[in-house]
Amino acid sequence: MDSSSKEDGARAAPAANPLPASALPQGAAVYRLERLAVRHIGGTRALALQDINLHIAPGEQVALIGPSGAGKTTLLATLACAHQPDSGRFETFGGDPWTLSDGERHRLRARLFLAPQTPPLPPRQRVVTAVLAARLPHWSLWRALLSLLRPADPEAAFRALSRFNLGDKLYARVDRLSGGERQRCGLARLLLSTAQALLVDEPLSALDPALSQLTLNTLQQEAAQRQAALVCSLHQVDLALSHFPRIVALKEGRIVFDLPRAQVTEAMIAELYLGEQPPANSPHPHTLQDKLAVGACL
Ligand SMILES: Nc1ncnc2c1ncn2[C@@H]1O[C@H](COP(=O)(O)OP(=O)(O)OP(=O)(O)O)[C@@H](O)[C@H]1O
Repeated sequence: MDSSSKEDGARAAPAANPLPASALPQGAAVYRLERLAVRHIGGTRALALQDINLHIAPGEQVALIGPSGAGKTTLLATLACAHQPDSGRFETFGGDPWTLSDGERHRLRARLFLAPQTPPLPPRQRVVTAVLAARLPHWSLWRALLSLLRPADPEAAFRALSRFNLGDKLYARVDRLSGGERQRCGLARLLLSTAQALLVDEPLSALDPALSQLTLNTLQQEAAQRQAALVCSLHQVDLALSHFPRIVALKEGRIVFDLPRAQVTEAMIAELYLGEQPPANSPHPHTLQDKLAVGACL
């Protein structure tokens, strides 16, 4: 089942330009994807995603799960307007970003934060400068250049890093960070953005269990505080089920289910990963129903 089937009533015609979140009509979606197809760029231009129906409201928190190669990263890149869809309907904040001029789309992207699995941080930069780069879309060229020499707001960078237990790395060089520290440094950038759609690709791949919990909690608190939509791809199915109220499962470029977590069964997870290596930290079959029961009460 996809989320579009949960909607009722006539759908509004797409607006030409994306609206600010504050101007979104009651119940409007941050994302509205209907029968969307996306092709890979270059090469054979094979279909990467097909028949994608997905509506995401402000403040919704969604976990994307599915086996390796299912299309999770491609979907996040599409939501970030980094990948132009091939066909179907794609709207964000009430408008189609691909009808905008390049400049308008660039401004729109400031409202969509994509945190890739491996953040592209300049290796020789100090962490403070790399984190403050999240504010570049809001700065003049002059202010941006000055900040390279003397960080404009190190306190803000410190506060963001501290929320990921990384405050002591404020003045470290990026290339001296471990993989997990780089990952959290990329996420600290997200906290300094003003984005209303937070798109996070496998944020836990280099983190231990305690840091994984901290990281998910921080991302979810931040999204809730700013009423942003949070879409997070995860290989840790148990954490997806225990943290996220809505689970979207992808396989071979299609959504195979889109459900409240309480409706996700052991059989659905087994089917999703059929023929794959078991996902990291997948719950023991006997504990899944317990987790779902607990999750349903949260
Ligand atoms: N530019 C490209 N051209 C052709 N195929 C590609 C391209 N980029 C990705 N793919 C393929 O598209 C499929 C989906 O990739 P994607 O990275 O979106 O999956 P994923 O679910 O995020 O996987 P993982 O969990 O391993 O990160 C994979 O089979 C991948 O090999």
